[in-house]
Amino acid sequence: MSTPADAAQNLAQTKDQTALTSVEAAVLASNPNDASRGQPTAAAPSASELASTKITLLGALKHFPDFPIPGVKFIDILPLFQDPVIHETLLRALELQVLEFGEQAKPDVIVGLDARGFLFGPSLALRLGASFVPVRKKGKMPGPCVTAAYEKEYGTDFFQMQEGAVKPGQKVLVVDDIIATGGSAAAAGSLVKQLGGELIGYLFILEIPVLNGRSKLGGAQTVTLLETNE
Ligand SMILES: O=P(O)(O)OC[C@H]1O[C@H](OP(=O)(O)OP(=O)(O)O)[C@H](O)[C@@H]1O
Ligand SMILES: Nc1ncnc2[nH]cnc12
Repeated sequence: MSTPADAAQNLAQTKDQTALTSVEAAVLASNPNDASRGQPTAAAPSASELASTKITLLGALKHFPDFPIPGVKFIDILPLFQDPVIHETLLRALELQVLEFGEQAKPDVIVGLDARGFLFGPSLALRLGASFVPVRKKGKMPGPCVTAAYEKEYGTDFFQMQEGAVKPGQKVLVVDDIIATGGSAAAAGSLVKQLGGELIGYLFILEIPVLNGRSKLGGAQTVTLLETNE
């Protein structure tokens, strides 16, 4: 089976590198095999490559009006994972965002939100040499849990984390696919704090700025790769 690393190697071997697209260049600038903790794995793509990469990622998103309820403009991020080159590019871009936080804010733990935060949280944690810990919807995990109620763009729910999953004083970065109204992320942040974790911030693939979700995050460092109000 062909892996993203194979895809990058094949590109390097078969293409004249001056003719690479920006997405391909971003993939070649990454080194999927190097999971050494916090070390930039290769030269970062230039600002213009990153801008072009973001346009590519935005272009892969799909839009569904009135899903799951009337009035919601649903943005589907799943296509980002269908193409291994785009998937690799996404992970590298997220990794670079975290490395930009600097040494003092290097996360010990990546906390990913049920369910779409599970699509990339573990891969990102592995690249950063960090643990991965899930926040799950209520009733899914065994043993003692801490619980927080929250409201999101299209409903209300309860999130849980297992006691002891984050150790007191560990630096925690909360990651998810989308910040809309910010209710889900804020609840996850409150659970991290209940467990004694040091919340260093939030990282999202996509922000919907018109819904002003950041206002619920108490001024914590919040980084989003892409944004759209469409
Ligand atoms: O900023 P908010 O308004 O809180 O909305 C954002 C949340 O909504 C979506 O999850 P959803 O609860 O639909 O669950 P899923 O990942 O299981 O589809 C999305 O993946 C975020 O977690
Ligand atoms: N508009 C939206 N599209 C996709 N996921 C979401 N989660 C909350 N709001 C969303």
